[in-house]
Amino acid sequence: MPEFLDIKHLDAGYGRSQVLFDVTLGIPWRGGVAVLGRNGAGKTTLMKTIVGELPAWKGEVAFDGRDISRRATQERVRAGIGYVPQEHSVFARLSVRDNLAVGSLASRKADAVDHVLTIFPKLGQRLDQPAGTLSGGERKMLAIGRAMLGDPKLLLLDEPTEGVWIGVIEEITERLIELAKSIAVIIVEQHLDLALRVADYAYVLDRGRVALQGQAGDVRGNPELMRYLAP
Ligand SMILES: Nc1ncnc2c1ncn2[C@@H]1O[C@H](COP(=O)(O)OP(=O)(O)OP(=O)(O)O)[C@@H](O)[C@H]1O
Repeated sequence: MPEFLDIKHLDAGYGRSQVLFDVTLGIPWRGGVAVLGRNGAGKTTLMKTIVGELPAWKGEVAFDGRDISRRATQERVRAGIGYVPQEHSVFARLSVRDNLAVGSLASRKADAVDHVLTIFPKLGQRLDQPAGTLSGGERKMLAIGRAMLGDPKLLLLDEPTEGVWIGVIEEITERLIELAKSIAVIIVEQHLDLALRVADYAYVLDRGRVALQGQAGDVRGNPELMRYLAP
């Protein structure tokens, strides 16, 4: 049976510099999948290629049974792909309320903002605060919340706990575990334990190729893993 997101033999990169080589991976319609690898392995490049910010040079990206490799980012988002990039994912000068209001324009559900505030109640206490003055953790919550407003069926998270105080990391992790029970979540994350708690399955990239993959528990215990994560 085809996967919900089915990537086959994908090559991609920037200008003439190839970053992804023959990447094949499948994501089920529900549950968490981790993409691991050392700095520069190609994790962000893979996320950008899935959402269409970068073109696929070769290969196929199929989502929900359709080839989306040549579709514009907006169309992919409309089809149900939500993306939380590593940086710049909130409007710093706008209040939390207005950030959510802008995001909800694309929403199909009238109660989408309320739903986000249920997931992240902390945001409800900060509605009038400019997003640029939020803590790192609150900003990530807002960025994830904004992506959730589009009611995604697949959520791509690029380092959702980067720059987040350790006390808040647990809170975000628990929400992601919860989200992955109802939608598909791809998580790129430096915190290995966290990533493998959210994910049921993991892919490890090494210099743009899938070097290792398997059930989260098996990957965690694989002696090869540290070789691919070491700087
Ligand atoms: N805009 C760009 N132009 C040219 N090369 C780029 C660009 N962005 C990234 N690269 C290069 O592509 C390679 C993969 O980068 P990518 O950001 O995908 O890695 P990553 O696994 O997400 O790393 P990190 O964990 O540091 O975020 C790196 O060698 C990087 O220098």
